[in-house]
Amino acid sequence: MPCSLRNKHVIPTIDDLDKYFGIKGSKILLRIDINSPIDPKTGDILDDSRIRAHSATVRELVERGAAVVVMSHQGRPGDSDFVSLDKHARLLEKHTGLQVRFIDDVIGPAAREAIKSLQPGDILLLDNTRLVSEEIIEATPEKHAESIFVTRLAPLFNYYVNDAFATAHRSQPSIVGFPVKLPSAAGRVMEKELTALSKLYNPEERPRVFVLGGGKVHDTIRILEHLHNNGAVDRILATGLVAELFMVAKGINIGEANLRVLEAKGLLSLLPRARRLLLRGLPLETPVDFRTLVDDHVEVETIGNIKGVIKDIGPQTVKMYTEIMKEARLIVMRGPAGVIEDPRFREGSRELVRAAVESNAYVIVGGGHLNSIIAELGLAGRPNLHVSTGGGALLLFLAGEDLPGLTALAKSAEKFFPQLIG
Ligand SMILES: Nc1ncnc2c1ncn2[C@@H]1O[C@H](COP(=O)(O)OP(=O)(O)O)[C@@H](O)[C@H]1O
Ligand SMILES: O=C(OP(=O)(O)O)[C@H](O)COP(=O)(O)O
Repeated sequence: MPCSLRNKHVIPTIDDLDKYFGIKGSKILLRIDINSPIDPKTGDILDDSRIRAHSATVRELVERGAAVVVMSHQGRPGDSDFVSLDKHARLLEKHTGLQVRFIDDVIGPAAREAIKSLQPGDILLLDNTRLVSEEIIEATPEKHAESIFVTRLAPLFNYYVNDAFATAHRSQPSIVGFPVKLPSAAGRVMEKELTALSKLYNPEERPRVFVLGGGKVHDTIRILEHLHNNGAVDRILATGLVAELFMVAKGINIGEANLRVLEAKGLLSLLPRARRLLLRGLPLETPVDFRTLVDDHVEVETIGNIKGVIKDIGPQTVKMYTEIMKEARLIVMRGPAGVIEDPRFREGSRELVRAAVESNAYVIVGGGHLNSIIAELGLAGRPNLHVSTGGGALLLFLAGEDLPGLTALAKSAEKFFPQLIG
């Protein structure tokens, strides 16, 4: 059965691809999202839940007789988590239980020769897609279909499968370019996300509380604009760098050191947009206390008197946010409350996740970093919890926005799967 996109569009699944085209003996280009938290000191992968999730799709395609070429991005150029995928390959091997060959190339001659030589049952992982500069450009599917990335790789494949729900909000070549050229389908992770979200997201369930933290503040501001414009949220509990920016927008003194952090990350330029949202009545709460680092000592500091560098929310904030979550019918969480790579600053995120799951609400948790907290607390499988592989993509989907990756698959279906389109 194909998946349905907001009851409007049809997206073929792996079953449809097999039924109408035949997978056995084919060569499939599989886009996954194994962008994972990376330890900035050692370069080690801190959480492999996305790798685990996509392993089932890889294995299934191989079991159906395909040769599978897997691609993913990792981090963004210039950031410490922009690394090669060699360590990911070993974990993909571990979780699929199959041999995975890795090549430190994406579209060059070495990658293309390796792809050409593949036999059914082979798995090849290409290197970080963002090593190709075109991959960080946002453009239309038609434009990306003519990119060097797509024109070099597409002729080597029979089909394209997109399993990267977490990157479906990016209009980048590896996401939207290939469906123009090849019969395309959603992978199992993508299918599961769409099925779960369409079932779970009942527009009547209110109040809806969004707990938003982490470091992707540009994305979060954009998401908040959509959520607010579409009336999709009743209350927002801000944490992480998102909270710091909104505190400045509200005129709260967060201390010199933290202003410098926001400035160094180029986030102060977002202040006008944050202020505009607040003036338009965005129902956003900010923390009242923090765990901070003062001369390498962890302190709990209350607002109005912050001297250290903010690293996590404090206990009073956890209490206040827990009370608000008790009223919610749906809680959506994305982005950690603090610098969780440091074990001293995981407590705020752990407490908030625990409080959400113990409330009466249905809870949707997204984003790589909170996934690691769910795993650590052993909460996966709770009946009131959907753990999404997506962060920004999840929130934009819940805000009612069209995601380019999904639209591209639906459009591709119109072209290549006339049998499925009523
Ligand atoms: N107060 C803070 N100061 C600096 N960085 C923070 C703070 N709170 C959270 N972060 C950082 O945010 C990053 C995760 O954010 P993000 O990528 O948006 O989340 P996700 O991957 O879960 O979607 C982590 O690297 C974490 O260290
Ligand atoms: O981790 C991701 O996004 P998320 O942090 O919003 O979940 C995706 O891999 C997308 O990465 P990007 O935001 O660098 O395009």
